[in-house]
Amino acid sequence: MSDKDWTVRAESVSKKFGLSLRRSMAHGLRDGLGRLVGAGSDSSLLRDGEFWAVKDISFTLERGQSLGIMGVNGCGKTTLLRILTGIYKPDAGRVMLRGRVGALIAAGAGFSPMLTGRENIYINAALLGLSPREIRSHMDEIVAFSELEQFIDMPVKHYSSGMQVRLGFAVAAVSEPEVLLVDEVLAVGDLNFQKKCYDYLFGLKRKGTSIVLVSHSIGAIWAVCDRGLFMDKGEVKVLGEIERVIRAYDDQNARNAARTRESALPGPGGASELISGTGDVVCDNIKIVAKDGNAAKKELHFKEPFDIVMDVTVHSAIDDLVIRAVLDAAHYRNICTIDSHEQGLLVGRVMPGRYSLRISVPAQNLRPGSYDLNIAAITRHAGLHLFLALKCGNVVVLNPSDKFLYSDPNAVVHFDADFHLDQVSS
Ligand SMILES: Nc1ncnc2c1ncn2[C@@H]1O[C@H](COP(=O)(O)OP(=O)(O)OP(=O)(O)O)[C@@H](O)[C@H]1O
Repeated sequence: MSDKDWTVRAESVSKKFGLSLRRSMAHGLRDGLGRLVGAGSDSSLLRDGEFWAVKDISFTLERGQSLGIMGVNGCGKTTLLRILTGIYKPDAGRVMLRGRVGALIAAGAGFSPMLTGRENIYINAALLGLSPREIRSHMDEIVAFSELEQFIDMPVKHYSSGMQVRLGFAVAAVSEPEVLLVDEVLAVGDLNFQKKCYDYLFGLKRKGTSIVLVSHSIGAIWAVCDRGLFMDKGEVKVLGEIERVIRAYDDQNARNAARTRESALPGPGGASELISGTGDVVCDNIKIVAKDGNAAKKELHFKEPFDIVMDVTVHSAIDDLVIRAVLDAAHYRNICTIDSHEQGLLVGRVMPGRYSLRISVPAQNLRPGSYDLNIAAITRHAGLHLFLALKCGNVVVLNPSDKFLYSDPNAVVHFDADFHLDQVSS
């Protein structure tokens, strides 16, 4: 990239906040007094009760490139966007933007509630750098884009949040910015308007506008952006080509889901959420083991074989024992059953004693995500639960690098399939 091709540049940008208003006001007062006597404090250092909402973020965006910013709630996405828009001054580092900058950061942000939609269009378009003549020539287009013709001469304070987003997007889009900064706001609009906005974003992008999009919708980020920034606790976790960043974010989400499950499990060593049954059979030390034999590893590669191992104690003789392992996905229960009887292990009469059981799964087709394990011991004929342990294990299937580009997060099973595309007419 030649040095003149960039449109957005962030250099080691950091922003801190105070944990309490009282402390922040005390620091503010001290800073104000310090400045009066020419002794300002070093803003790049944290003081008592402060934390970094954004820490040491650097990136460069070329003309026509779009950056999707993703990360869990509170990781600093909005703060970073607000630094880029100039709403917040960074405590360290600097940002530089080239060209006309449009920003959509919150429904109604930048509008004067007492003024009408039309008057607000004038003000906002002027702030974007449009001349009065340009504003007049774009006015009908902006009003048409917003689809607010009936309401355009009504004070904005009577607009719904969706209507405010429509107005804001119409001004930002039609004025053809060279850099467009967009926060989650598009999600507020109805589905038709969202589609229209995304189509417009694609059009702007094709014309060379650089877009920075903050969103929890990975689908939206994937559709618009070619670069990604995955933030974690204010810092860069992964930065780069969008596919790689989305995969890393997806995997992190699956890990977080697994961790949330684990922390909800009482008892030692991730014991089950619920154990019940007659107690004639007890399964313990239940583990999912990857093929490399590492029981501590709770992650599997896509299609990686795995074993479920456990100790089984049989307290009284059982004629028709069936052991069953059932997997739950994040949003669906019982997505898969592995049953000793179905798999041909006809154990016959099992005498009291202690056993070691290994269930080997040579091929699995789980899509990337987090899966919980449930184990049951039942009698085949009466279906009596001798033992039942819910959520007694968990495994995360990682995103492979050559598949599962963000598609359907609800899907849990993958089928290999051949696709044949035959042209039947031109
Ligand atoms: N004006 C403020 N004063 C104090 N703390 C703030 C302020 N704005 C944000 N924060 C804190 O900074 C951190 C980052 O917030 P930010 O809104 O940037 O996160 P986010 O990633 O956009 O979150 P979300 O996905 O929930 O929108 C949070 O801990 C938040 O509480």
